[in-house]
Amino acid sequence: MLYAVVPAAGRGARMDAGLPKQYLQLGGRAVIEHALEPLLDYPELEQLVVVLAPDDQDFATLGVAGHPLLSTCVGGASRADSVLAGLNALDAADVDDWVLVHDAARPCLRPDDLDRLVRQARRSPDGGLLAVPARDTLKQSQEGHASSTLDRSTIWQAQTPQLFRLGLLRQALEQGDRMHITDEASAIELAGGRPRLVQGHGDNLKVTWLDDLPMAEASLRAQGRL
Ligand SMILES: Nc1ccn([C@@H]2O[C@H](COP(=O)(O)OP(=O)(O)OP(=O)(O)O)[C@@H](O)[C@H]2O)c(=O)n1
Ligand SMILES: C[C@](O)(CO)[C@H](O)COP(=O)(O)O
Repeated sequence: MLYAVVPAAGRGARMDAGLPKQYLQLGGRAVIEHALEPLLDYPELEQLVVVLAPDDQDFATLGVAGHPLLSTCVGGASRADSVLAGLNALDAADVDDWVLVHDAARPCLRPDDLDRLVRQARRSPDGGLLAVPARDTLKQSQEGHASSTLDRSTIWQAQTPQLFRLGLLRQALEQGDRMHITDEASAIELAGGRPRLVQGHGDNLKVTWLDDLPMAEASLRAQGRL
């Protein structure tokens, strides 16, 4: 069976927009509503847990909050703490069930990419993640100057969703250094696993800085979602 956890307990410190970036408006709806849409529309999904900050007052005001597949729980100090809290809130799930983890701040996920991830990652024992190969020439920097050019042929940029078996991911997060784990795949890697890289699209961006918002809006328009 297929479940999902959406960590949404971050403060958006880099954006510094006065409210957490997942609640900023994008074409008339909150960023998190766009992020949730393809997951909630995925036919096989059994349950989705949104992980909120302890003082969150915004999520309950959104139209999506009453969706029958959706429940919430309280997150922690790091993204990995929040994801672990979300996994522990999947009440009916079994250790062998699959769990998608998707950032609340990634509003432009394409339904086709989600479907390809689910199909391909479920064929890998260690799950998988959407990612894109490095596009530009990569430089090693030393004190502001380029000291060498790196081999980009083996470099991919990690996105979400990421898909793993519940038991494997929970164990990897419980045993890992959660203050320094930036994505689920790295917890699995540290535990010896090799998650499959499933190629997605570069416009599945994580809203991080203010100028990401117009790019996200353009991507949603191009997809016909606005
Ligand atoms: N303690 C945390 C930190 C982050 N997140 C979530 O993890 C996702 C990706 O994290 P990031 O982009 O780093 O979000 P923020 O922590 O909000 O941003 P910043 O680092 O700029 O403060 C976001 O959906 C964010 O809400 C979370 O659930 N719990
Ligand atoms: C999980 C993630 O979105 C993959 O790119 C990312 O790791 C989130 O945190 P970041 O520290 O902003 O990269």
